[in-house]
Amino acid sequence: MAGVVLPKSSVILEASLYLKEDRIMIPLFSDQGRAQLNRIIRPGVLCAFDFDGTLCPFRGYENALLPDEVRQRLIRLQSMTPVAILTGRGMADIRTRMAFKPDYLVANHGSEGIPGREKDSDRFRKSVDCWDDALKTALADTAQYDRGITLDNKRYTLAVHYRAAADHETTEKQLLKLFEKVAPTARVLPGKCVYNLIPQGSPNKGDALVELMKIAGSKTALFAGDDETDENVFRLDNPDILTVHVEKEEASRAQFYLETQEDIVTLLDVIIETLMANTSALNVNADAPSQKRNGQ
Ligand SMILES: O=P(O)(O)OC[C@H]1O[C@H](O[C@H]2O[C@H](CO)[C@@H](O)[C@H](O)[C@H]2O)[C@H](O)[C@@H](O)[C@@H]1O
Repeated sequence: MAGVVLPKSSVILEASLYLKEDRIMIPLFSDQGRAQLNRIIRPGVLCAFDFDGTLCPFRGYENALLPDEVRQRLIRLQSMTPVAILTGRGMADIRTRMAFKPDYLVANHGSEGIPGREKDSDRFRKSVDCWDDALKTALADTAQYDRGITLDNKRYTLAVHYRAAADHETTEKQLLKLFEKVAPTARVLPGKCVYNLIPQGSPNKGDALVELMKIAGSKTALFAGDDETDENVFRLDNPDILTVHVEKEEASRAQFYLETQEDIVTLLDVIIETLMANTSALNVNADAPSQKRNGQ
């Protein structure tokens, strides 16, 4: 694993974006991208999306709401094929932001909402509460830590936001040091101005997508995301899963990228059109009289 830089820390830092590998992302709306869309977008395809930064632009922690133009297209898409949303937000939080009920809603980076995976919930919750208490106590020392650091206890994972901190670099270093001291040991998943503390053994978004494909009976899937937490899906490297990164990110394992977050609307339109075309092509073939063979 050439080029991997792991910090000296007892915490487990999930460093997918630190893996420097030769891999070039391709614009989705290119010939190659459209060919892949045409191959993957077949009847029954599972269409899965991250929420913040993908379906919804960053609008500040409290204000993120699913835009109307996105919701209308998701409703249309859902009438044709299964739709999933995989988010780092807690279940109770995400439900208030969508006015839309996807077929599958997986929250807390995979720790909530995968059918049949509830057995460890109590253990996850206890870990999160321990970290929450320990960090609250430490961060109360405002002479040392920026007041802009905030904790969001999402029951099964803990988000430590620092978007409002004055000096992000210093804050990141301080927080990583602090996380070394918490017990039980946490998996630390970096995001956009946030560190997510995740209990060991909890499923991630990649596990969730694989599980949902089985449950939905989908042979193919499309997943779009924008953040390091989405790399667990991108890293699956499954030829039957088309992966899309919102905005170009050289270090990502996603196959394709969208130029901007606003392009998600175009992507939804393209998925709907492709699905319609490929469904009617299938119907035409099914209706066509079987060809005569051997000159009969
Ligand atoms: O998996 P996602 O749906 O992308 O959720 C990831 C995190 O989203 C939220 O934080 C992010 O959005 C905020 C506002 O839109 C932004 O201020 C913050 O910096 C981002 O990290 C959410 O608050 C977290 O709990 C999620 O883990």
